[in-house]
Amino acid sequence: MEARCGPVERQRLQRSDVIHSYVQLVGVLEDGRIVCSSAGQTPARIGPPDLVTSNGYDQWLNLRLPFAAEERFIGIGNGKFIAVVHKALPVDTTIPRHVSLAIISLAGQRVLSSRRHFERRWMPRREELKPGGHRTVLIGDRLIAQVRSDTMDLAAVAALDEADYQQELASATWLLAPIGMGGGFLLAWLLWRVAATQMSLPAAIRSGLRRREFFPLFQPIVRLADQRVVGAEALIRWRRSDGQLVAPDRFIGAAEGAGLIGLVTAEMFRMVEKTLAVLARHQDTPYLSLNLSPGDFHSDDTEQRLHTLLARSGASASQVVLEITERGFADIGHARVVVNRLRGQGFRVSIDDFGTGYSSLSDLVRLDVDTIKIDKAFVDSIDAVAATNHIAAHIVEMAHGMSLGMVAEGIERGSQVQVLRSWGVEYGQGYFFAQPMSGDDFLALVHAQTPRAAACERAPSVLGELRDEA
Ligand SMILES: Nc1nc2c(ncn2[C@@H]2O[C@H](COP(=O)(O)O[C@H]3[C@@H](O)[C@H](n4cnc5c(=O)[nH]c(N)nc54)O[C@@H]3COP(=O)(O)O)[C@@H](O)[C@H]2O)c(=O)[nH]1
Repeated sequence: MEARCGPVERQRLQRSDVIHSYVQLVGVLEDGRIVCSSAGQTPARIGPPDLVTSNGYDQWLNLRLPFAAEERFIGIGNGKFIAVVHKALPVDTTIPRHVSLAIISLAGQRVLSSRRHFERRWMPRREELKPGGHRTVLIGDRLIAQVRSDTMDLAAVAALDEADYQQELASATWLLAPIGMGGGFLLAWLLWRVAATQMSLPAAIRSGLRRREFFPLFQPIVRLADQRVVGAEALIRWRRSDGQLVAPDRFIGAAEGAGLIGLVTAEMFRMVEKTLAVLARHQDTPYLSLNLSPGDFHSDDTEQRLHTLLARSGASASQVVLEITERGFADIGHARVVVNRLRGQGFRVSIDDFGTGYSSLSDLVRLDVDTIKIDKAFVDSIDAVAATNHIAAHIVEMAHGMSLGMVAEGIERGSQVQVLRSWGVEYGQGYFFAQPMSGDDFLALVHAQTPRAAACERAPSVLGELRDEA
């Protein structure tokens, strides 16, 4: 098991996880257990599969993982490895209100994932569709589109309420009449489109970008000594047209995998412009931290986009901190060139989630960055007796030795603030101080702490009330 879960193998698992946009986790299987995974050494007993497909893959239809116990997952394994997908992901898309969707395992005639009311009789049997084939059938009052995968033993099914469809058809008659098409064609096209797009999170991201469904929140970063706000991390959010809020953990990986991250980052830069413009005129010149994915970090477009952001907001480069995770520094030699170029233009560079990847810490600190962000995993442990406590202390010591600035993230308790301050960590971020908030709320917070404003207003309670606890 050591060889299969050693650092090299784990790096391979992480790579598989990162490059496959739908996969939440890739793990090593042994005796009905995931012994290690792209999420780390987190063993999980999963028991025997629910079914085995005709081409020999094991499928678990309702997996629970100990570190996300409230969620359900689908697992697909080949005896040695397992790929885990969130149960809601295959049907996580915007659909008209009268359409139901499901992904079916043809092997066991089982529903893997569904949205809205779904009936077993709407499922195709394997012999009814050839691989890659599709058909539209009428079952009761529903029009059913069925599409079979050409590689996997899976089918996607979309069911449309015919009465609703007739209404849509009536309103579309003027469109159909001139081109002499039958209603069946429109219906087949409608259902085909639903069945095809529901498979694709990248397609939903593209559509979300077009419809401006993304928005930024800002989480204050404070100086630990006096809890003054010195800046904020901009965090992207996605509210889909059906009102569902999708967390970045769910879509940033998919955007990276589908080559869309540049568009997402460009949209984020556009959205933070107004807030940065106000910060640029503020006497304390607070900064904004912007997240860059590895793809952004290595793309020439990013610099151009950053300069556009500065030009439009009137901010100086020193008011922008670029947060890059360790994954972006996989090629340390190239990373050094990019970091130096960005810093040469006045931007500040920070290593995000420091210490959580597989890069050597000493390699990372030798990159000429301005700050490191101490990951929440380490901050969680510093006021407890835990093995990672020593790692946190070691990271801080190393950063001091290299004269690097430090921001501790994920601070949730006053006791953590005390330890961090005693270690000489200057800045922090976390729910203890403030949750991510709208641009207007963040600007109000910054405004309220300037001496002139503070004289006539009380500082907002979000920080003020908590100050005494630390
Ligand atoms: N490439 C881009 N990545 C982005 C962008 N916006 C966000 N992200 C990355 O997504 C990951 C998840 O982010 P989010 O859900 O926004 O979570 C952030 C904070 O809300 C959360 N946080 C902060 N304080 C606390 C706390 O006290 N407790 C707690 N449980 N969670 C807390 O941590 C996330 C910030 O993490 P980090 O970036 O590592 O500082 C995350 O990896 C984002 O980076 C984007 O525009 N582009």
